[in-house]
Amino acid sequence: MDDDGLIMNFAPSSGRLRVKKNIQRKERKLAAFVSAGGRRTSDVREKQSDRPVGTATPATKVMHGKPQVISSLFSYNPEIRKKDPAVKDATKKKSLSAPSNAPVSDTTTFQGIGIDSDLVAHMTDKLGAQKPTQIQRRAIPILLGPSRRQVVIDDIEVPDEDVDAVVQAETGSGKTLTYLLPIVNRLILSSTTDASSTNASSTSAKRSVGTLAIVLTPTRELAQQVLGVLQTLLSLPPCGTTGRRRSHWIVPGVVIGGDKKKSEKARLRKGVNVLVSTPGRLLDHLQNTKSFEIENLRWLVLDEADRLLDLGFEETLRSIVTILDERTAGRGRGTRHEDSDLWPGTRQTVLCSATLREDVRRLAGTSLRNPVFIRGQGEEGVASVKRLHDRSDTAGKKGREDVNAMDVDDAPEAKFSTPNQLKQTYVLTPAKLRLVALAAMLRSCFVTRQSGMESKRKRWAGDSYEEEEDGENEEDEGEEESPEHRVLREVLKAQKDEPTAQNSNGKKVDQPDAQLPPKPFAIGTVLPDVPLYRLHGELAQSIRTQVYLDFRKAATGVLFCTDVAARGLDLPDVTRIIQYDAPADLKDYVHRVGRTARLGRQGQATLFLLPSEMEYLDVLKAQELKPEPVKVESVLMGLVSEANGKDFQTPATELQNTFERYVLADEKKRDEEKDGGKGGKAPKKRKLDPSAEFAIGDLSKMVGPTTRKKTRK
Ligand SMILES: Nc1ncnc2c1ncn2[C@@H]1O[C@H](COP(=O)(O)OP(=O)(O)OP(=O)(O)O)[C@@H](O)[C@H]1O
Repeated sequence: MDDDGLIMNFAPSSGRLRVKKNIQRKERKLAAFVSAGGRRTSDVREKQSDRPVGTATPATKVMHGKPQVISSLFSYNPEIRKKDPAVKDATKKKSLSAPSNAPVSDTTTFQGIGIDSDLVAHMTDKLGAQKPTQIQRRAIPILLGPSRRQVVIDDIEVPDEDVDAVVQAETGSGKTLTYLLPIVNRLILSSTTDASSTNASSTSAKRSVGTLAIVLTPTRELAQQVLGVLQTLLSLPPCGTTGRRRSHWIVPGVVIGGDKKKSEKARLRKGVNVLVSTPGRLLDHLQNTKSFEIENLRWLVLDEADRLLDLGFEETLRSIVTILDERTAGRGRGTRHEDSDLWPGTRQTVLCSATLREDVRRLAGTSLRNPVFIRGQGEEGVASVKRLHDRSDTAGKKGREDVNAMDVDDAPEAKFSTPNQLKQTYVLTPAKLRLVALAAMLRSCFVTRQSGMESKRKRWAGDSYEEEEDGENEEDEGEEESPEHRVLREVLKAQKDEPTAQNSNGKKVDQPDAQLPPKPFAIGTVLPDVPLYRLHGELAQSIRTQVYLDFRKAATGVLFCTDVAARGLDLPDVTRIIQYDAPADLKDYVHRVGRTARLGRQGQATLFLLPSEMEYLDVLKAQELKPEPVKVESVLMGLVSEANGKDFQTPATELQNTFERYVLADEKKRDEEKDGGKGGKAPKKRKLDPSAEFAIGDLSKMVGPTTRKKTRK
């Protein structure tokens, strides 16, 4: 994707109900107006208080027995300017600081923080990673534990023994490599023999040693992505530059819901040494797959750990940790011939997320021992690497309970942090203008570019970003497929072989004919030639994977998505996030906007708010998140063509009418189909759903095929 990539976020209804304790009062209000159904259609939902006294709702006439909506978009609107104190500051442009999630600019190197030279060379070649980011610089030496050699970090206190760790760093700061590199480095070194002598640390381990490391992720897409990075790291050539030889036994793998369970079992039986999984499926295998060997487990990583703690995951997680504790209990270093002194003696647990705060306290009690807290932000490395408690560890369950009791007040408190270089804005818009405002914003993202007003684009080039004129360095046609892509395609193939799959709720769904790879579609004249994609939990898994892959690879496009795409997904060239609904949980805000401005790149994020949602800004402000206002009128100018001059009302009204006509026509068509023209039972009236799906449905239906799965009858 180049810089024309956008992601739209639509809050799933369940997400609206989660309210953070520390901002309870304000978020309760927020949840109240959100759940009050105060959105989104142009007519009935507008709050009475938003209208000037004495005015009526916009017209909904009944003609020929059918409702006919006549939009009056620009009358009866709340007086936004009076309501929004920030609008008067709109002209003051905030200057953005230097990127906060980019690789470091000092002399630190990956080798300098303890990564093997062959692995560094390989990583630079395959991933373009030359210098570590701040979180990698701080965390990798600690996670390498006693296996590290020649670490040159003078401002961080590195414990001598292996410790559990909580890793918190901004979105797009390279947390995946932060936790994967130490594991891979230790596994690779343990299977490396020097040319001249036998490496004392090398192990006779082979694939059948079973699972040594488990990485848990909340979504299947993220699991697949992590697997891709893992595959890339492990594709290190067997002979190093210094004549060292490596035995190739380390097998990575993935088990996720929606994938073929039988083949997963077979793979686990043969041995998956580094396993990436979603919680439900992992628990299923732990309980039901007898040949799943985890006795030698050394690493447990919880990626997006705070999400894994959310309702629905927490119990599963506790059960997983209990089973792992039971099945690895009593194992001591050296009890099995596969052991290596380069691996942790007992299981090391690592928690990662951009938004770890209070949540870590609960989880630390159940799954961490004597953890260190490592932050990617902040000036002082040492201060950011904080021991949650300094008592020496007592292994085993008892020790963990003690930790729970004594740690809770020691975890560093920090505000949510987003990348410095991310430009955040909000648009305060009446409900009835939202859809046209969205269309206008999307249009201005693409159409102005096509007309040459924005001809620059950005591309990752080693450890710096070079601005390139359009035309130079075009996406290579027929470019060699990346290892990540290859892995994901394999996963996808396995999914397609499966006759039935599960949706995100674990329910079986059909893999119907509509499950063919979805074709992107375009919004006729509003967004000419712009491919649109959609990603949400109601799609069958094969579609989800395909959409993810296609959007990653597409040169341009818009992804309409729910929070299923909010966490962890690395879509490196996405330049704008539009949140059509405000998330009730601020963590989600941070993760959603974090799909852009990754690894030092620029990015923009815009939040749509109703006039009645103004207090959301206070909630953001409390976290020092201060998006700048953008007037809805300037957004609507995106619909204006030269012929219209400055009149945005005419094209906006025309577009809204087109949307509404479509909805009415569609309803009529559906009624006829259901009725079958035989005077059967009166069809159910379809509500004009004001939610995101309504919006997507409108836009997509106007222009082409949709990608929604058929629901099982
Ligand atoms: N040191 C580095 N140099 C260059 N690229 C890097 C480096 N570290 C990571 N990357 C790349 O940066 C991108 C973002 O990394 P990653 O997805 O791990 O971020 P993250 O911190 O986990 O983000 P999120 O919180 O959104 O999950 C990836 O494409 C990754 O390959």
